[in-house]
Amino acid sequence: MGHKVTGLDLDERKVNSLQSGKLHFYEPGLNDLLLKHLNLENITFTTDTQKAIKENDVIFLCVGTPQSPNGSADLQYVKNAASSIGSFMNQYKVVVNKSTVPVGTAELVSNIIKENQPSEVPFDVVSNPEFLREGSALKDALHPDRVVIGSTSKKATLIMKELYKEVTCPIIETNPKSAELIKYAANSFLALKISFMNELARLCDELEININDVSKGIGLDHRIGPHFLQAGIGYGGSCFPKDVQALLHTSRKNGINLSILERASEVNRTQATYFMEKLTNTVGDLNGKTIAVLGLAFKANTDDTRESPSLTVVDYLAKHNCNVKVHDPVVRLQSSAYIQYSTIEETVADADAIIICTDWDEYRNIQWHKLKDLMKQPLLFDGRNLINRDDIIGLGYHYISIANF
Ligand SMILES: NC(=O)C1=CN([C@@H]2O[C@H](COP(=O)(O)OP(=O)(O)OC[C@H]3O[C@@H](n4cnc5c(N)ncnc54)[C@H](O)[C@@H]3O)[C@@H](O)[C@H]2O)C=CC1
Ligand SMILES: O=C(O)[C@H]1O[C@H](OP(=O)(O)OP(=O)(O)OC[C@H]2O[C@@H](n3ccc(=O)[nH]c3=O)[C@H](O)[C@@H]2O)[C@H](O)[C@@H](O)[C@@H]1O
Repeated sequence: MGHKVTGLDLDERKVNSLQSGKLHFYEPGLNDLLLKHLNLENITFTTDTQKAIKENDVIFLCVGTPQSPNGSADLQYVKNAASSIGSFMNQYKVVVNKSTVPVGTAELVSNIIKENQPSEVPFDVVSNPEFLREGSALKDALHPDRVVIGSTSKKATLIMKELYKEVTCPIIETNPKSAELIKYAANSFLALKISFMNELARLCDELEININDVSKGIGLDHRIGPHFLQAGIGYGGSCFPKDVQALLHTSRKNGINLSILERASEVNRTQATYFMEKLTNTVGDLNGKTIAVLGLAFKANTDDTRESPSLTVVDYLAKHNCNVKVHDPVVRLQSSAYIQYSTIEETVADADAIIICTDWDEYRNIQWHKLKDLMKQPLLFDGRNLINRDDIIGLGYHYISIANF
C-alpha cells in the first residue's frame, strides 16, 4: 500500500529468515511479495526493539494472545510490548492493537505506555482488529470486507484512514471497546455457524439426510449466506478455539451467560471424537489396526497445526494402540504418536482405514482406484466431506462421512 514497514520480532530465527527472503511458514503468494518488497527496500526486519519503535510513526501490536488455563486471553506479550513502547518512544505515535484482545485492552495498553514513559510523550492507542484467514491471508488483507477503527482520537483515526486509503471497503469508526468486541463477536459467530452445522449433521447422520444439501439449501437465503456452513470434524486453528473461550471468559466475569456459544464450543470439543466413534463402530477393536490419516493442518493451505482436529484424531488413534501413518502436503512434525510419510501411496499401504482430516485439494483429487489395492480393506472415513459418495462407493469403497449422503 506504499508504506515503509519494519517487522520487529524478538525471535531472531524468524527475523533472519524473513530478512533473507524466506517465509518460515506456509502462506500462498506471500513469499513472492516478501521478496519483491525486500528488493524495493519497502520492508525490513529487525530484533532491535528500540530502533523499530523510534523510527516508526505507527506501531502495530501483532503479538500472540494465547489461551490461559482459565480460558482468558493471556496478555503477557501485549503488556511487554506496550512497556517497550513506553520506554522507547521519543515522539507522537499511534499504537495499534492488531492482536485479538479482550474489551478494555486499549485502555490497559495506554496505561502501561504512560507508566513506562521516562518523560511524557503524546500518543494514541487504536483498536484495529484483523480479520484475515490463514491460507488466504494476502487476499483477505488486501481486499477486506471491512476495516474497523476503534479510537477516541480524531488525529489517530485520520492517520489510520490515511494508512488504509488504498483499501476499498467500508470503514467502521467506533470506540476501542466496541472494536475489541467486534473481533470476538465475528470469530464466535463464525464458530457458531460451524458448530450448528456439525450438530445438525449428527441428526442428518441418523436420518440419512445429506448435510451438504442442507447447507446449500439454507445458504442461498441471503439472510443466512453460504459461508462457514461446511460440516466436518470441527473447527481448529490458533483463533476460533481460543477466541471463543476468551469471550466466554469475559461473559462469565461480567455475570452474563452466553449459553449458545457455550454449546457451540462443547459441540466442537466433541466433534472429532463423534467421528472417531464411527470408526470404532465400523472397525471394532482398534488395537493394532493400521490407520492412515490424511492431513495434519487445521485446514487446507496452511502448515499451522495449532488446535488442529487432526491432532485430536491422531491422539485418539494412538490411545487406542493403532499403528498411525500420516500424510500432509506441507506440515512436517515429529511425533511419537505417528509416522509421517511423504507420499499418499506409502501412507495408505496396508491400512485398515483412511481418515481424511484436512480439506487439501490434493486429497479431493486422489486417484482412489489406484489406492484401493494398496490397502488391507477399502475403508474411507471422510472427516471433511471432500469426496463424492456415489463415485467412491462405485469404486468399491466402504465410505463413512459427516452426513455426506
Ligand atoms: N494467525 C492469524 O491468522 C490471525 C491472528 N490474529 C491475532 O493476531 C495475534 C497474533 O497471532 P499469530 O501471528 O498467530 O501469533 P504468533 O504467536 O504466531 O506470533 C506472534 C509473534 O510475536 C512475537 N513477539 C512476542 N512478543 C514480542 C515483542 N515484545 N516484540 C516483538 N515481537 C514479539 C513472537 O516472537 C511471535 O513471533 C493474535 O492475537 C491472534 O489472535 C488475528 C487475525 C488472524
Ligand atoms: O482471528 C483469526 O485468527 C482468524 O480466524 C479465522 O481464520 P482461520 O482460523 O485462519 O481459518 P478459517 O478459515 O476461519 O477456519 C477455521 C476452522 O474452521 C473450519 N471450518 C471453516 C469453515 C467451515 O464451513 N467449516 C469448518 O469446519 C476450518 O476447517 C478450520 O479448522 C477467521 O475466519 C478469520 O476471519 C480470523 O481473522
